[in-house]
Amino acid sequence: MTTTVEETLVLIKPDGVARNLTGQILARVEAKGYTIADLRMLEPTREMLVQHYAEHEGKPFFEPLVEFMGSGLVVAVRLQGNRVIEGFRSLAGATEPTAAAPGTIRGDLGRDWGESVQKNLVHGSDSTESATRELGIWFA
Ligand SMILES: Nc1ncnc2c1ncn2[C@@H]1O[C@H](COP(=O)(O)OP(=O)(O)OP(=O)(O)O)[C@@H](O)[C@H]1O
Repeated sequence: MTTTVEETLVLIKPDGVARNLTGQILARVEAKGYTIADLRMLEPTREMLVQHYAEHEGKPFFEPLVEFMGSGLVVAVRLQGNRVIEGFRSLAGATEPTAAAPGTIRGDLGRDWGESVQKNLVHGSDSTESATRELGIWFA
């Protein structure tokens, strides 16, 4: 199998940072063998979040999602590795923490809070195009 070194954007969302899970999440990513090429902690602006979630604009969960993501600190990571885009999404698990398999970040550490699936700890880009676009927003 050929090696395909890629970059992806990983976000530790405000619920992950607030619950002091940053270290645990980064440890899982590093243990898998991926490289943290860059990392920053910030409170994203609304403008950044609207760009980041542009594909969801108009959906009922868009405004609450932007509000939640702007409600606290986020850790943004430029992650590198062989097939890291697919690999990180596999480590993260399904969007809904209850449905996410045990062994995944969301499955082991995520909770359902009754309100929505916004608080699912992490984000990972879903394609090379998304990764390039999203890294441009968070590491401008
Ligand atoms: N029905 C929903 N209600 C509330 N929030 C939602 C809903 N669907 C998605 N979201 C939120 O929007 C984010 C982006 O949705 P998407 O469908 O792209 O999920 P994902 O690909 O699993 O997650 P991500 O893109 O964050 O890695 C989800 O991670 C979640 O926080």
